[in-house]
Amino acid sequence: MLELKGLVKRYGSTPVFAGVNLALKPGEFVAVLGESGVGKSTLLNCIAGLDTLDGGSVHLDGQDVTTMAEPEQALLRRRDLGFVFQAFHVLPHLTVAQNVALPLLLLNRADDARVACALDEVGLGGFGDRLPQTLSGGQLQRVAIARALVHAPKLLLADEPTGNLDAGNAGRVMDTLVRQARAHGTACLLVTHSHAAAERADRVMELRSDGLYAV
Ligand SMILES: Nc1ncnc2c1ncn2[C@@H]1O[C@H](COP(=O)(O)OP(=O)(O)OP(=O)(O)O)[C@@H](O)[C@H]1O
Repeated sequence: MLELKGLVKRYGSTPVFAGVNLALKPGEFVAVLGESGVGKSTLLNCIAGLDTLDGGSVHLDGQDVTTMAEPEQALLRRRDLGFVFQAFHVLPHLTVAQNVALPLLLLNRADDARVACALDEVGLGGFGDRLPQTLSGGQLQRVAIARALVHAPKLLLADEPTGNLDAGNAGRVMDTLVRQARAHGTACLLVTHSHAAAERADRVMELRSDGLYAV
């Protein structure tokens, strides 16, 4: 469902990576490890179309995202992708439920019952009316997971989702992520420094400047 072929990325004349190939099946969970600065976050951003590539192609469900016009790319991002970041990016002035509802609103598919269900699924039933500032880091990341999956995307891109959490919360967040991705049949590409988190994946890859390698 996701196919990366010969991806190349440079910033100006500085090469980041080249020769990145990967095929991800529906529902498959792949972890990407790699040294700091090798381009893991850049790779996720390029797959999402949030950053530009200097070569290669990204196919999502057979469609070439790299040659798509920006409006179609934006629609595909809203409909088929979910994101979880290290820094949560939960909007502080919205309630927990309003945060989780955002992807559905952007697709004109508002559904309060679905939002309540998504919060139940990540163990935050009853937290919908709370403001983010009243939640712990682990709870905020579970809000971000509910928001990333509420619209049942085909692909979840997770960038260091446990990077700001202690070991206990990191374990709980990974449990939630793996369980929810599996329940929704969502493929997941997880960038992490944590070997404990990577062990939860079906496959572990290492990003190097000349490609992605099985670990
Ligand atoms: N907008 C930018 N302009 C120029 N260089 C950039 C830009 N964004 C990232 N870089 C550089 O590209 C390289 C890859 O950065 P990236 O953040 O993707 O690495 P990473 O593997 O995710 O690192 P970390 O594990 O430390 O988060 C780094 O050398 C970084 O300095």
